[in-house]
Amino acid sequence: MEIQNKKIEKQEYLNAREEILAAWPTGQGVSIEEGVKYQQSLPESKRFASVLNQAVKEKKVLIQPRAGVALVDEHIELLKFLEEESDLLPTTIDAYTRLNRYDEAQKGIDKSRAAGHSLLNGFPAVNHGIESCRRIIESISKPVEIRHGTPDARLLAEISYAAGFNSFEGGGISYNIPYAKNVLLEKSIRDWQFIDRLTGIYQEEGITINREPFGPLSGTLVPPFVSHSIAIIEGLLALEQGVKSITLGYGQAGNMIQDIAAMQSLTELAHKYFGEAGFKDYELSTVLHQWMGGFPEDEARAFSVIAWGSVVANFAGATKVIVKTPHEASGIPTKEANLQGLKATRQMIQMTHDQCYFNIAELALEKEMIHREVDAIMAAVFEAGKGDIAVGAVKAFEAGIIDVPFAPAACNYGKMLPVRDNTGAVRVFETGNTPLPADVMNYHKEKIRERAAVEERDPCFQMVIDDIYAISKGRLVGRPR
Ligand SMILES: CC[C@H]1O[C@@H](n2cnc3c(N)ncnc32)[C@H](O)[C@@H]1O
Repeated sequence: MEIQNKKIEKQEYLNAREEILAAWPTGQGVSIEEGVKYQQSLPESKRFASVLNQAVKEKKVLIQPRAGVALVDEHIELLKFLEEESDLLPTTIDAYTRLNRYDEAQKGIDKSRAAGHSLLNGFPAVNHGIESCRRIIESISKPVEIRHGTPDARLLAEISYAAGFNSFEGGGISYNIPYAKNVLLEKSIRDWQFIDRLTGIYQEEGITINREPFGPLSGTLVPPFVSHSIAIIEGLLALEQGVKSITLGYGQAGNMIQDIAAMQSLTELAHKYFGEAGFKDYELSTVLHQWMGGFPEDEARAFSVIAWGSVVANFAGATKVIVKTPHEASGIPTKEANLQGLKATRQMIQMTHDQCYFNIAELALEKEMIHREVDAIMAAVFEAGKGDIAVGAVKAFEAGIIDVPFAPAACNYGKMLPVRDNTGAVRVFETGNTPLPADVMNYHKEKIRERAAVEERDPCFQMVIDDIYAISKGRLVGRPR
């Protein structure tokens, strides 16, 4: 499949959408014009991009949960229960819908109705269709985002946009590599170019729909340069298709200086690469995902992890933070647990928001390293694609130039190995084929050697294993004893 980073002609999109809409009966008759009209009818207070822009201006940190259950009335009840404590709301989509298995999603709906409670791990928006989804938008006073993990979300986007959701998470790389096993990168990038083109069509009608590439990826020891490179590539692909409102994300890794450096450099690097590509008229915001790794079972310990992620989001100056719950280790949270996570986050942000952001030499050095790493990756990606970022992305994964640690996708190279240093910052233990400059690689090695000396062991793979289990054992760095 030939792909290229070129704006899809509107007519080409319109010709292709009939097949997209035919994938499930609720797609029949979905009209962009009618969807635009409905979006136009919404008040500013229900426009995701407007709320984000206001927060960027006021340097506020917005808080947003994840939430989704099988049936419409229960989902509305859940969001109403959470909306007072949230600045922005989600609709987390179920796993069957993410795999385009709408027949299974339908069975889940039927069984949930019979059981009287949700038997799906999210909201099956495609099966419910536009009218039912609009009941959510009508019932909730704040903007609502579709959060999911769908390599092919073209039908989900058509229905969600027409139903009044005006923020949509995901991307052709970030919803493939961590979420799929055998989906061709060319296909998922192409499918998401169509989603971004639909977003661009709504934009041409004056409806801004926010797009949020999925920052955390595998959520396991992902070095900032890896997630930033993918975030920037997906941002560039979206801008090319006419997207205007972009939120780039990053998953908290645990060392505060590194996480703050990551968030600040993400904004700097996005402006750099978007500007170099000739884009000026875009709205950029950032999102920090609270700790995406293994959570402690104990709810009191879980609240510490949630609070930690709140402080970091605040000091990093993130536009929004995605909130975890004390049920993270056990599964889908109750609405009460979800609300508790929001309250703990709100309290911590309010307690620390007026304090200055860090601005120390260590932070400057960490940011410089991330800039150098991302520049090295992006240069290699542009070279691999002979200037085309879409082609370059595919070739970069084939060559291991971009390599996401612990990702399931077959198209991921899987040779780069991260490990924490003595302060818990994520460093590169094995470069694989990532083209990091030698002096930057030496910086990583030196930082790892510091930890090895403290732990009286050589740098070793066991450190990586220890780090993966550390937080669920109440630590950040996986110490040997
Ligand atoms: C990206 C993975 C994250 O999404 C969370 N998640 C997935 N489905 C739901 C759900 N239905 N309600 C609340 N949180 C959810 C999960 O707990 C994990 O923190």
